[in-house]
Amino acid sequence: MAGDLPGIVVAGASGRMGRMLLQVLSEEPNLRIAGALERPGHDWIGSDAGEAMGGAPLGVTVTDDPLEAMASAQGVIDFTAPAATIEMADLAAQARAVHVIGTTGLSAEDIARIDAAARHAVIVRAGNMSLGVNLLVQLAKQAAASLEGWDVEIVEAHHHHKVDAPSGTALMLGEAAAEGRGQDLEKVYRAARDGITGPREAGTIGFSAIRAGDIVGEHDVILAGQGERVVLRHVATDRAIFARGAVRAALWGQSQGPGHYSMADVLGL
Ligand SMILES: NC(=O)C1=CN([C@@H]2O[C@H](COP(=O)(O)OP(=O)(O)OC[C@H]3O[C@@H](n4cnc5c(N)ncnc54)[C@H](O)[C@@H]3O)[C@@H](O)[C@H]2O)C=CC1
Ligand SMILES: O=C(O)C1=N[C@H](C(=O)O)C[C@H](O)C1
Repeated sequence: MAGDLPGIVVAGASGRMGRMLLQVLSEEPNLRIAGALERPGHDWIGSDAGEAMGGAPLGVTVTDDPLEAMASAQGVIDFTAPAATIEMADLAAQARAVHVIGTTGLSAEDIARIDAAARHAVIVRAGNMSLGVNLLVQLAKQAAASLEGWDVEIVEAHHHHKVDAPSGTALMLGEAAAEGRGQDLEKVYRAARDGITGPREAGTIGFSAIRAGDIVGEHDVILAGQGERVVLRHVATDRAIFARGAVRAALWGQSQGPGHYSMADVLGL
């Protein structure tokens, strides 16, 4: 019976990812949509989430009250904004709901707050929920470790609505490359260059971001040596890949103990 299935709240329901999640969840046989959350003042509040999207009713009324949305929920999938995600981490922990966090642009302080909530709740967080990117992260770590002394540059491209840079995925890739070399990304991180920068500093990891049109998400890890280079690339053409990963994480989280998990944990990579 649908009522016995774990119920999931979609936070940021009207967003690019929120709409995709409502669609993917409505076709998911092992979970049900238990709530839809939007920011106060949003014009979807009070409407059926399916109808607000221009489709068939889903039987879920969009609310701006997280506690109301989580009342009968076992999970929250959250692709919103850092301030909303931090607030949700505490509320989801109180409600004993698995919190799947796709939001990017989180600061070190935000992550410390999430770590604190994860002491008594299941939290799965990843800057990219797709299978392909999570595999690429492993490959980037291995390549950076093997290609000692080669320069590492990460180039990412996204749609013109994206508000944070570098992308969460670029940071995951950079962290993996740094880890492969036994480095701390904070120390070797270099942002996009401009002006008279001087020659490239050996051992650093460079980040460049393109924002244009409707690009869903593209990431290159360039490893450049003398006379040759390796380029590891992921191209996302459909946001459904992120939504499917998040739904998988929400299901996986139902049988875990408290902790701050990654998609690599979910996927067993
Ligand atoms: N980890 C991953 O695989 C992916 C992560 N993202 C990240 O997810 C986030 C959202 O991306 P998009 O859907 O493209 O953005 P968007 O701007 O289309 O959607 C965000 C939604 O969150 C809502 N929101 C803001 N504050 C809220 C609050 N307090 N309570 C409830 N809802 C609130 C907004 O009104 C908006 O509808 C970004 O940080 C993005 O980088 C996006 C795609 C994949
Ligand atoms: O904002 C987006 O759209 C995306 N954000 C994530 C990121 O910051 O890496 C994941 C994906 O690339 C799409």
